Amino acid sequence: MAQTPAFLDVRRAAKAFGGTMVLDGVDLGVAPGEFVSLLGPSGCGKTTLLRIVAGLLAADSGSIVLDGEDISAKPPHHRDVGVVFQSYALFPHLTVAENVAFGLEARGASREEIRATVSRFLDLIHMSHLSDRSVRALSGGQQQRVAVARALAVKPKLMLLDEPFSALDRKLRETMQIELKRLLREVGTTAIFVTHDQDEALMMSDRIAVMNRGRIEQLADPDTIYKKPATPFALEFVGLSTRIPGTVAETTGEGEVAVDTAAGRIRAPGRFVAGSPVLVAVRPELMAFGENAAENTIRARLTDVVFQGSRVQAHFDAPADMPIQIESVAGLPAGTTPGATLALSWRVADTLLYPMPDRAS
Ligand SMILES: Nc1ncnc2c1ncn2[C@@H]1O[C@H](COP(=O)(O)OP(=O)(O)OP(=O)(O)O)[C@@H](O)[C@H]1O
Repeated sequence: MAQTPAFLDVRRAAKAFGGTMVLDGVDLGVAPGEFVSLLGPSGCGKTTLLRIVAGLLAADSGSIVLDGEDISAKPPHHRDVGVVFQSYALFPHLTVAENVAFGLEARGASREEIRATVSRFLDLIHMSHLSDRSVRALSGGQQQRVAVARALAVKPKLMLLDEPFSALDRKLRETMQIELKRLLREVGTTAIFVTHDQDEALMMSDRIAVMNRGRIEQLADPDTIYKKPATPFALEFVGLSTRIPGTVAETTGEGEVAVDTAAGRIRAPGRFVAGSPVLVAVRPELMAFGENAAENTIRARLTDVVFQGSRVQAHFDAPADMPIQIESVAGLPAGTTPGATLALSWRVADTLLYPMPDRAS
């Protein structure tokens, strides 16, 4: 199958620290102008991969090609890559404008070019009125805006951002996420963004690489990551789900099997031989109250209805220790109180099915 060559092409990147494998031969292709997030739990190797691409860490093996050029052996300052970390790392003795101008001056840009570029970027980050202020006198959000502008001002081919907003409070963080996305689009920069926050990854990314133990388990657009997680790990790490262990009983149709579980028989799309241990899963918002004989129905005991502002969750206790959380209680029969046993149904087509993972998930 013919494939467009990637703008950034990481091939078989591997790294071990003291004999412990941290990156296990990772492949990652990023298209020009694309925003790709590396999403995964602490210690899965996100920062290590980013540092290898930046040239701040040498891989044990593998190669990195950027815009057709193998940069694997180049030092960081010759890679044409901008980096923004969680800690702002601005020059504290310089003003906002001087910080943004720094990289341009180091590259010997003309005075006019520096003036025009700094002015454009301060405008883009809505900080023109603060250009002469010392960066020490800025808030955390403002400092991070300056850090992003400083990195972008030299027009890097690639921007690498490592949890740039994790020190900011939730509201500011959300504003910054939207601003960064807009800024990168306006400048047309390709970016890799490290986060352990699934919401951040879902809202910002063109594609998300879900990482686990030094590997990319799934690389796909946010919709696919959420609706069709490729592995039980990706399922569990992104979004809520009810997961029910079972054993395949029989094939019930073309590409469909019936699974025996502690909650009864559940049908799911998939191809498994009878007797296979599997994990059945469903997203909470795809479940509805009431029976549906043509689809999947289970019964569970309502334990709690939890108000969460914009949404309400219904919690269930089901057989065999299967916590069920339903995002919306629309359709909950009036007067239902915790303790009641209710029928819950969802479409066979919405059922996710995986081979039972080795480790209990
Ligand atoms: N210089 C180092 N020496 C030894 N071990 C290291 C070094 N750098 C990272 N590690 C280990 O490698 C593993 C992966 O680290 P890495 O920073 O890439 O994870 P991460 O996914 O970015 O996690 P976090 O979200 O916590 O930053 C961790 O177990 C970490 O302790």
